Amino acid sequence: MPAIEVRGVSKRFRSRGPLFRRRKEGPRETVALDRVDLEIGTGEFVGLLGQNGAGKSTLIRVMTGLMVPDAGEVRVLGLDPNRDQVRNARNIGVTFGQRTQLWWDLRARDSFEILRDMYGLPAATYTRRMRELDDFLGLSAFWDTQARHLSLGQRVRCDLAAAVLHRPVLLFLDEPTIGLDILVKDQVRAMLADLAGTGDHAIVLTTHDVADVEALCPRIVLIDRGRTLFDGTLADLTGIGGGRRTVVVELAGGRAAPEVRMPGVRLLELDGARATYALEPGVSQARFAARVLAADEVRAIDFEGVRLEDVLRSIYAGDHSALNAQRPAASPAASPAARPSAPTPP
Ligand SMILES: Nc1ncnc2c1ncn2[C@@H]1O[C@H](COP(=O)(O)OP(=O)(O)OP(=O)(O)O)[C@@H](O)[C@H]1O
Repeated sequence: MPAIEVRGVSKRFRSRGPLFRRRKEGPRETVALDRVDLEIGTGEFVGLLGQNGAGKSTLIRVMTGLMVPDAGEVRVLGLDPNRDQVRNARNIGVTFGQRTQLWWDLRARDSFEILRDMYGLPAATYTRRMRELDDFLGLSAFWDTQARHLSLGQRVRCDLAAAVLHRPVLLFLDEPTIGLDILVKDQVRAMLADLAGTGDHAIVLTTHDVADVEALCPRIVLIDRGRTLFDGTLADLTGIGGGRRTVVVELAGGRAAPEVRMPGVRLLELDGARATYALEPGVSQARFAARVLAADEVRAIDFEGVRLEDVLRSIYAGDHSALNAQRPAASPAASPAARPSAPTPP
């Protein structure tokens, strides 16, 4: 039995809109999810990606039982997550990056103890798990602080610990690293990789941070306007770049990077003295380098492989051509074997 089964799930929102529009246009309808199918097995670590407003959080809400779909069916370890909320709560752990499940006026430690009692954890198990979580997330430095006084990074770490304390089979993480500094992100990723390494959990991660996905998620589900645009391996998705490489050029003296007019070369990003170009397959790196070196004094030229960020950028910009060409091989619905089963820690 898959850990999560989503069959033909749709969800629409009706909003009344501003008064001056309401009279003219009537209520507006947004299709947040449109006949979504998804199956996730225990041991999988899935990155749920998509542009702002694509429907990711709605899908997470439906899968966690916080929201009832208009059509379709959801089963989480065989349970209807909305009808069976109490039993379902024992199986799942959830974090929402912007919100907390800690009791605002209590110390973080008190929230953990309440959760310990709610889940009926034996004292020894609780102590061992808190020690393990403390090793990864450095919680003891601030777990005597009232939740309302925790910094964002401290609060997110406590929320993550609270979500996994009862060792749920399923973990839904909505933007768990949003607003975190590099070191705290590393701590969170290390903890998640360790959890994934056990193979005992199904983890769904929603994030706009591609580095999280590259580090943690062997499988990607890409949502676009409420529909599944891609479901396959991270390697399949980056392969969609078709061998397109990325080059970062940095000029000496902080001068703006040059515009390189060459067939198959496109400027992707300009950030002061650093410019990132995309090189289509077949473009000679040596010719590109010669052009750049002739244009100005260069501090560094860094040729990189295909970046997930670039692939997503072109898909989000509406270029689905490579995706459509890839779809039959990449879709686990067509070929379940294409899906990776074991997560690989970074
Ligand atoms: N409660 C609601 N009422 C009305 N519309 C809603 C509601 N919740 C979500 N929507 C709409 O449904 C669509 C999907 O929203 P959702 O929050 O699932 O997107 P998302 O992919 O999580 O986006 P983001 O990356 O910005 O968090 C959006 O157009 C959003 O405006």
